[in-house]
Amino acid sequence: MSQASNDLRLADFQAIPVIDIGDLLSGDLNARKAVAEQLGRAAREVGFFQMVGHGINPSLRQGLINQAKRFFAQPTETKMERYIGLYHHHRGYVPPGEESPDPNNPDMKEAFDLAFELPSDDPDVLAGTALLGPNPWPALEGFRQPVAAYYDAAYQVGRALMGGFALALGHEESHFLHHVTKPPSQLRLIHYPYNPDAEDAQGIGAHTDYECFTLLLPTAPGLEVMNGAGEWIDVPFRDDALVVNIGDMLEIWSNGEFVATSHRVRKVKEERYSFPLFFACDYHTVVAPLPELVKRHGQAFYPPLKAGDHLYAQTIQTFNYLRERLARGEIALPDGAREVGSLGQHGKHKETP
Ligand SMILES: O=C(O)CCC(=O)C(=O)O
Ligand SMILES: [Fe+2]
Repeated sequence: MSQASNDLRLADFQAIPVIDIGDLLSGDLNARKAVAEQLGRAAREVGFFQMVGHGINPSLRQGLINQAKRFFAQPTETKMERYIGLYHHHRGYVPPGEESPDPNNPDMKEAFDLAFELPSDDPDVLAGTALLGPNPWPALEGFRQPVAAYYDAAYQVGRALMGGFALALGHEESHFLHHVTKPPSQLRLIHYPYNPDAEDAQGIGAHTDYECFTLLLPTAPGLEVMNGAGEWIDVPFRDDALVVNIGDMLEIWSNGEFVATSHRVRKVKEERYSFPLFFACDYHTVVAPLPELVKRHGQAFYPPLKAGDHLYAQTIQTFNYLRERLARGEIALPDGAREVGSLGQHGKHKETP
């Protein structure tokens, strides 16, 4: 297999498959394997799918959306009380313009970032491991419970998917889950404001996600994904589905069989919220192509990478407050950090000018 054949395989997808994962959550092993086969096909041929039958109660979805609306409706000074630049483990409020894969083209969105809750006396937190720690919950009565409840429900579906992806790669369901005990899995509450100039505006720039995979809850259309021919394909909005896409870590583990598909948000003509949960493995996990796939493909297409370092390195390169800390010498890029956008079709198209 080569990068070129990879592109050809993805070239003709024009739509995003829909997969009912109900049997993965409650079926017997054969039923789970049947879902896993569909997951594997989508991961190899598209890198994206719409997941239905996930069992997340619509009231949890609505609770999350309601709390996000309340949070973002607050005055800027109140939101800035939880400014992400006040913390050392990358949590909190991200104002418009703070984040962008391309520093000359900032995203027009705001966000509130939280992640897997770890107490401040956890050994990895005490050791100062980047990205780990407690969440700086806003002082907004009634916010925490519904947001945390959504996190927990989506995280459990993520664990089932992780098992399904392992099956799809010929392993036991527990294979990758051994590496998921206190992952830096982030839930972002994102607000794309109404923008009358939407045709030309960028909601969020083209990128791949840095973790294993992402479960995304959007409230409106706007998400586009890049096929192997470099065309942007719309992800239709469905309020019963979560959008799932492969991230960098599963691309590496699968030696490129699964593709971290580039995506972006455009055409934000209406106010839009979205809630990605980036399903990660533990910070210290060294992710390398599975040996049997290296053998089958004749070579490893990726060097090994420490999962948390990759996530932290990409984050440093895309947030202003971290770029500034880097420039002041307060933090350093982890060893072997990859350039932003070096994986997925976006990376491949970059390689061929
Ligand atoms: O808002 C969306 O639909 C996608 C957001 C996204 O791709 C991301 O935050 O990585
Ligand atoms: Fe993304």
